[in-house]
Amino acid sequence: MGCSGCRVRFNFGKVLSKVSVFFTMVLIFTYFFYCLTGFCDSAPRTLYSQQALDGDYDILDDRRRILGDLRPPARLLHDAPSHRNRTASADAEQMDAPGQLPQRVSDSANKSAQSNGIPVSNTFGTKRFPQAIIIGVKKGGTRALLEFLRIHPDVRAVGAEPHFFDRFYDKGLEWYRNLMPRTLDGQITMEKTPSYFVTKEAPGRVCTMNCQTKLIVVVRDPVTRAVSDYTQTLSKNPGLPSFQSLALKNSSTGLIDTTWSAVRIGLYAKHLENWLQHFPLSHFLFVSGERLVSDPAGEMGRVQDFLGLKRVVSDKHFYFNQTKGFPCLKKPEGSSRPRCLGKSKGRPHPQIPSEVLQRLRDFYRPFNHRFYQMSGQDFGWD
Ligand SMILES: Nc1ncnc2c1ncn2[C@@H]1O[C@H](COP(=O)(O)OS(=O)(=O)O)[C@@H](OP(=O)(O)O)[C@H]1O
Repeated sequence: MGCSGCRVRFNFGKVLSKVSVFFTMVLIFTYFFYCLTGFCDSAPRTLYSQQALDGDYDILDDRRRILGDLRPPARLLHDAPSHRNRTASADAEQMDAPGQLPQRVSDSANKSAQSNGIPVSNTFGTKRFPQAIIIGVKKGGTRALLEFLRIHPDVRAVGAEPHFFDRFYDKGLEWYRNLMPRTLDGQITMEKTPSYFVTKEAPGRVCTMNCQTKLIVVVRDPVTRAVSDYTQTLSKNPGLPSFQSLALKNSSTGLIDTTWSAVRIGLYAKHLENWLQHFPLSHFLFVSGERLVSDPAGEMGRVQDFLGLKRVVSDKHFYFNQTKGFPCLKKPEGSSRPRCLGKSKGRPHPQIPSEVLQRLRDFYRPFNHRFYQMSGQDFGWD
């Protein structure tokens, strides 16, 4: 009796140790499974620099970037049209419904990351240097262009402006490459930082990275661009002096103050000259900021051709939103509402005296004509 009790206790001890070994194995296996599917490194990383992410993005930018990384490479999702997934997530990250606050990005990004029930990781693909960069111009329509391009399944882009070739060059190329989303073979990595176009050192630096980089410049009538630029500064600093007092050196002579950045940025010919020291004209595509508004699909056709992409983004993706006064993205499948750019894009401009605008128009005319000659395109601003 006593002996059989010993045996039972002994057997119980053996079973117990087997069970604990089994559970330990299950735990180890689960851990490795999670790591293999990428969850181990999908936890939010330390912000590399909040400063790096300014421009037309707010503090959510870095989260957007991280969540952007969580997006599945389009081709890995089974035969559902890949652009559908991308549209939904890109919209959710970048665009606001008209008149509404930016929507919470995390929900939609998570939703997109789990689309089709496939656990999605950020470990697919490779972080590559961008093969194409939207280098300018500030207030030209660069955000709209990037967001329209992100619908394309073969384009992956950093949401925020990295400002690597102007402000953060000393962080090194590896730092820059690390900001990029992962891409699969055949996908294009892109970024946009409009200040590159007017940065003296930027062309040489981009060429050091890769002299084959394709360069996209969204240009807009420099007079309207200057007013748009001023409107942005005014929105942040309501005490700003009037447009005319900044644009004119002296109101009686009507001389234009070219030291004011809102004026200087519009000297496209001058900035392009600097870029042409390092890149041939064939590496550039000049997108009309005006046509991007009046005919977004047409302009997107040119952009996709230039990038060697299939023409996926077409007129079926756009509708004109009367309230916003701009083209917006149609309701993507799987999403409940259409998307327009946020409130800081397409805002009303203050009234500027017509003689000041005329003075600026006269000032820009020769520079515009020179730019038309250099680019081989007449943008019709005069
Ligand atoms: N679809 C659509 N929706 C809203 N806004 C649009 C669109 N397409 C072009 N634009 C024009 O883009 C202007 C802002 O340009 P950027 O995005 O280059 O500005 S920034 O340099 O990144 O701050 C912005 O300038 P403002 O009108 O002065 O706000 C718009 O005119």
